[in-house]
Amino acid sequence: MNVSDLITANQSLWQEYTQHRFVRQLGDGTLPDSAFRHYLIQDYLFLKHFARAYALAIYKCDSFSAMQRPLTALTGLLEHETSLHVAYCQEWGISEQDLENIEEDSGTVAYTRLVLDIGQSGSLTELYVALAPCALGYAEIGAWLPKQSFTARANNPYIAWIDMYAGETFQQLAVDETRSLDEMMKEISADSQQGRKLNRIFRDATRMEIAFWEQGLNKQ
Ligand SMILES: Cc1ncc(CO)c(N)n1
Repeated sequence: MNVSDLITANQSLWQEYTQHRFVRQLGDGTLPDSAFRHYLIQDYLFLKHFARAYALAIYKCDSFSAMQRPLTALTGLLEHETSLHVAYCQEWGISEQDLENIEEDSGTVAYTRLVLDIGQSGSLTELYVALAPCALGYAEIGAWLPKQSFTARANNPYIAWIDMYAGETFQQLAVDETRSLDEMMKEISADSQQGRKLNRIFRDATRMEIAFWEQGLNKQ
């Protein structure tokens, strides 16, 4: 099996995640300011736990060459996405100190601890599958939004966010992640016990992404 099988098997949930109302409203610029702020702050906590999960993936590798993949993802997350995130928060009047004092919302706890738990109790492949909807979904959103007729570039307060995920660095991260996951899953058949378990993990993480958008919308 491969990544594309996971997406196809969960097509309607995947679409609900990547074409969510929150995403469309980022595109046309109508997302309420309060929803976006809540999302941004919670996403900072999310990224911190995701960095821990990539570090756990490094720990689980049994060769230097295997360690290189999660290390590249972790470096990208720390040096690219998180620093852009902090700068972006500052533009929105949210300081690094504010970010350190926030209370974690329940959807943030649920998603990040689910992934860390899969990482602790499962195989490296299971951890990679739990991490996959994050980078792959946002890369798809970054590629999809600029092509939609409802997406506005002028006077859209969210255009920098879209540009970050549409940008080459993030797109490449998703390509690399897909390639390594495809390689890791190539001997596994989709209807084996292991294949079904991977599908369940992918599905659960995708459901958590939808809940993460909803968490933002519920705070407006
Ligand atoms: C909730 C969530 N999912 C995925 C990404 C992409 O890294 C992100 N920043 N936040």
